[in-house]
Amino acid sequence: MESKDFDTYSERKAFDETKEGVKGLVDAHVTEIPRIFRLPQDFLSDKKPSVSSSDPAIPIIDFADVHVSREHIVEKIKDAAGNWGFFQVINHGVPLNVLEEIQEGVRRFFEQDPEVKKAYFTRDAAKTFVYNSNFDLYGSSLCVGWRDSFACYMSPHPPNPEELPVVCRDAMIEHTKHIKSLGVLLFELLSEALGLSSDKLKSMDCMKGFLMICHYYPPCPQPDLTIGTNNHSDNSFLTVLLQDQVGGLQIHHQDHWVDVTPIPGALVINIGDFLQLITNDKFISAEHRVLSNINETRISVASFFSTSMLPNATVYGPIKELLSKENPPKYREFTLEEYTKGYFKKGLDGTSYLSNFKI
Ligand SMILES: O=C(O)CCC(=O)C(=O)O
Ligand SMILES: [Fe+2]
Repeated sequence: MESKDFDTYSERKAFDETKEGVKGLVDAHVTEIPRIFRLPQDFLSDKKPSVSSSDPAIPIIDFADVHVSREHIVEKIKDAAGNWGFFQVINHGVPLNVLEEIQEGVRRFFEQDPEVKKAYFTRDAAKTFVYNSNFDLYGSSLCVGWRDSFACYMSPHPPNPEELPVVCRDAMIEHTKHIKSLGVLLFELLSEALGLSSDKLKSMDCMKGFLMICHYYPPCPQPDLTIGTNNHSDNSFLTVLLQDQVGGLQIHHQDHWVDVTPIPGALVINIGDFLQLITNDKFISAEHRVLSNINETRISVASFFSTSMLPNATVYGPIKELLSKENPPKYREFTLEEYTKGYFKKGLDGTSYLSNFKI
């Protein structure tokens, strides 16, 4: 091991062992970020979106009339999932107070007494409730992200409520209930957008796993030198993301970084790697990242439809009905577990893990 690598490792380990995450550094009033958080020089030279205001923005789809003009909405979803991999939904039916309550619950968790919070700190992914900073801290990411997170599988085996911190317990359970029912509608519309029967994706168990990851991005004294979340695409079929009004999420679209501008009450939906793979690239899993900022704490709640690391023997591959002589399979078969193990080992290093499954 080179001495540079060794330094990096021991600095990451020392940070990990504080169990206080990035929030701990901010509470200690650091004015310079530790070097493990530093991106290679000039990495963020493209930080500001290079699209002008007249360029198309990420599609916004209104679900208010989904029961009367379904075909119209299916068309919009088809365009968004195929060309962007991202869209925002308004009038989605999840009550505003449910969205506010989970954001407050996440804030309460991260801003509570550090000694109480530390009891939940773990690197053992088998634990029900996992709080730490950067799941890929020891992976090959370009730098450690300026954020803390907690994660919990809410399906297929819902946690015993007592295992969830009391400050966010009810909010997590309520949020899951509503996002799962929105998920049913989304998977139906996505199936229809593929020209398949409404229940196709659901019948393939795309909704079996539900992994909730809540992120806390404290303000950063040197936001131009680091990043909140490194470039990546998601290890899921579909992700439903609730972001607050701070901003910082960007997607890579046609060689540009485009802001996912916060809209009050909206949910951000993105296609994950598994859906790109089983649709044989009809839908795309877009690369995205989160920038840091100097002034404000940012909170987001990502709900991944995926069993991720959980044992799951189901074999997936491109959906047969979508294939033809002209459109042969582009990917080999895989299990979600196999995919996730490799994805986690690689970490968020800005490369796509999908290419490993190309035929
Ligand atoms: O915090 C965000 O807005 C995005 C987080 C994200 O991309 C993820 O958890 O996969
Ligand atoms: Fe993501």
